[in-house]
Amino acid sequence: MPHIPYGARLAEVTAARGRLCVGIDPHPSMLDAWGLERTVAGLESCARGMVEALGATVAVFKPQSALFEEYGSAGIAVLERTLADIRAAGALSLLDVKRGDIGSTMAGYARAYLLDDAPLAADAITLSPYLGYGSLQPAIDLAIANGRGVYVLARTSNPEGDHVQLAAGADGRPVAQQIVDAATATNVAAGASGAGGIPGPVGLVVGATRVDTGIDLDAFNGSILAPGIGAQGGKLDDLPTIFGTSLGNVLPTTSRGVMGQGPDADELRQAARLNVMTMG
Ligand SMILES: O=c1ccn([C@@H]2O[C@H](COP(=O)(O)O)[C@@H](O)[C@H]2O)c(=O)[nH]1
Repeated sequence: MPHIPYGARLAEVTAARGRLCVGIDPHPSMLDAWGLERTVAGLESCARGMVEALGATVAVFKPQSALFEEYGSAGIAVLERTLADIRAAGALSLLDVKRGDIGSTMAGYARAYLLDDAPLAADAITLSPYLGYGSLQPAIDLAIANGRGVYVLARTSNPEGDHVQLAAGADGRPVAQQIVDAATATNVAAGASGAGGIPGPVGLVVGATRVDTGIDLDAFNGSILAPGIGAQGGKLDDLPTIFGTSLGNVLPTTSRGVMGQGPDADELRQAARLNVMTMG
């Protein structure tokens, strides 16, 4: 059976549930706050507790791979179960794993996350273009073939990214703009229509922590993951100023901003609801 493209699946779930991506970042401090031990059992209660509380209402969950990996294979097993829970709840999973390597290795990472029968299969993953946007092609190809998506880091939420992302290339365009333009071209080649249409398979990561991103997203035809809201100081109210005409493509995400209200399920649901409402 042919796969439904990622952009169409994202459009459907966000139309039904609102446009919020809740991060699952089970930091040790978060386990403390939830009254859980800093163990694999604590990790599992926290991560799967998030999906149990919010799985029926939130459109997209973004587990942060690092915070599972730190527990070794047992932590990865919890990540597998969390991804399965997200799938069973009818939400989409966007695994924040920020992979990037030479093409031949990239193909391995792609098989790890973007094949239907991969134990860690996610609906989308984050990618780092530091080895060159073109090196990401194996992941982009597999994502398209399997109705999945990728989000390429363009303008990250942390201040340390500026010196790389705003550096000008030979034609004067900042590196981040080159990533935006390359992703736009990939989406056109994949059949995506213009900026306001169903998003193409290649998304971007653009932090919501600064009002002037220094890049032009007007022609971009994919989903824009906007982290940095809440704990990093970004505000939902600023999204229209930051993203302008691209606002309709923005998938705002917050992790500690929602998780910090746990472990009570009603408080978690209220925090997620408030985030969706503030976005309008
Ligand atoms: O530019 C980026 C890219 C990714 N992230 C990730 O998002 C969450 C943010 O967590 P908060 O608790 O909402 O601050 C985290 O997993 C980061 O690795 C980002 O913040 N900025």
